[in-house]
Amino acid sequence: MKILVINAGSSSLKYQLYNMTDETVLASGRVERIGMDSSIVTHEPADKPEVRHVSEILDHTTAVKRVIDMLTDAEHGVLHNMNEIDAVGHRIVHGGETFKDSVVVNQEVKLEIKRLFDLAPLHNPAHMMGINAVEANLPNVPQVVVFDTAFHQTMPRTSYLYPIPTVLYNRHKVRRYGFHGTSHKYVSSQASAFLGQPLEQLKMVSCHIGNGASCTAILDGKSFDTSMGMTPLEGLMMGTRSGDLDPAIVPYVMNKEELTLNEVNSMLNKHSGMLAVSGLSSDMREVEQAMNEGDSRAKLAFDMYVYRLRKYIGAYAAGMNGIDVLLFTAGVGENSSTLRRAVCEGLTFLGIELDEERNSVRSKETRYISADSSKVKVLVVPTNEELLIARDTYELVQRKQNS
Ligand SMILES: Nc1ncnc2c1ncn2[C@@H]1O[C@H](COP(=O)(O)OP(=O)(O)O)[C@@H](O)[C@H]1O
Ligand SMILES: CC(=O)OP(=O)(O)O
Ligand SMILES: [Mg+2]
Repeated sequence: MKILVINAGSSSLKYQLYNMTDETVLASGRVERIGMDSSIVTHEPADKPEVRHVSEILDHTTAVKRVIDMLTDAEHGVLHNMNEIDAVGHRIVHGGETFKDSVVVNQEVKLEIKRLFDLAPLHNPAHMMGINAVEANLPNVPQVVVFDTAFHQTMPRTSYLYPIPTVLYNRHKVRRYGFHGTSHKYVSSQASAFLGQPLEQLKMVSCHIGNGASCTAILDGKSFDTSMGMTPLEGLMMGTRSGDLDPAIVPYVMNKEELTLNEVNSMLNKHSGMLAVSGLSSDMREVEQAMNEGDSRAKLAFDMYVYRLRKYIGAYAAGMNGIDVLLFTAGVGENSSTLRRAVCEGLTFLGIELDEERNSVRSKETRYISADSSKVKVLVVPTNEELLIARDTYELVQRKQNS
């Protein structure tokens, strides 16, 4: 079975084509700047050179058509024709309280995702465009949706409720949902397999540190608490997002600076975090480089980023009354030994001991970075959200075919 995995954003669409017989990636790529004057298509077949071209792609339907054309292209393609695509799996950021697991797309599922637009205005409308675009291009192919929020649906009320009037939860479903669930689920199960210990017996803190960043406490193999909230803005300091702040700052700044709701939202989501504090970049590589060259704002941004992450790890260790495993994943977590060292240096009170040599290894494999004598096992676990989406899609489509 061949499965196409799609992660549709408002102006981009990323894809990976899997052969599920051996879970190999046949091709991957992305369409960027959809709806803008010059869209960029990058297509990377597994055994052929990368192709990149610029053209005008006005909407997601055209983008999906272009992806299919690339996958079936005589020269750069990996399929003879589009009928070889057996199913499509989508990443959906917000599943609200409705979706506790991945599901096969039908009219009802689409309506529910639409109802959730309000809770994730930046993400869900774009995902819906992706689903509709696939429907238009591959009308008889089953589609499955995999939610970032699903893994966190096990959180207890003490973790997911906010201390505000209950009517806001009852009427508007204002609560913590949490995100990056597909990644936290994948890396925690990889870690348990690596350690040869059942997930249910490990108290874990999983740090997904990419452009968006979140930290999850995993207890009894389930999400117990997580740093992102009703939206992916709460929690850790991120590339361009503020993370936690005093909520009173919002009306105060709106008043002083005469900002609209959209403007303040954009300020906190797109113009804050590492970018704002460093005054330089949201990209950790650039911030680290500037810091090493003596830039004091970059150093402050890095130190704040580390401090805020360390506080969450400590809070979750307290929340679970212990921690057995600390793991790092995603762009920064997998690649920045400097960040990992800085975080762990302040956590020796928990029994965390880093092994400097192990920490400096660069690899795509799950690995220890703690010393053998460390009470807490510290791991780097490369994430693979797309693979988990492909697996869920495969399983649900097979189940449907057999029923
Ligand atoms: N070698 C590296 N050292 C430090 N940071 C890195 C390195 N490689 C990638 N990153 C950082 O990873 C982040 C992107 O992570 P990623 O998980 O790809 O993000 P997202 O999926 O949220 O866009 C960027 O801040 C980038 O600078
Ligand atoms: C939910 C979220 O923050 O996703 P990303 O890290 O892809 O921005
Ligand atoms: Mg990501």
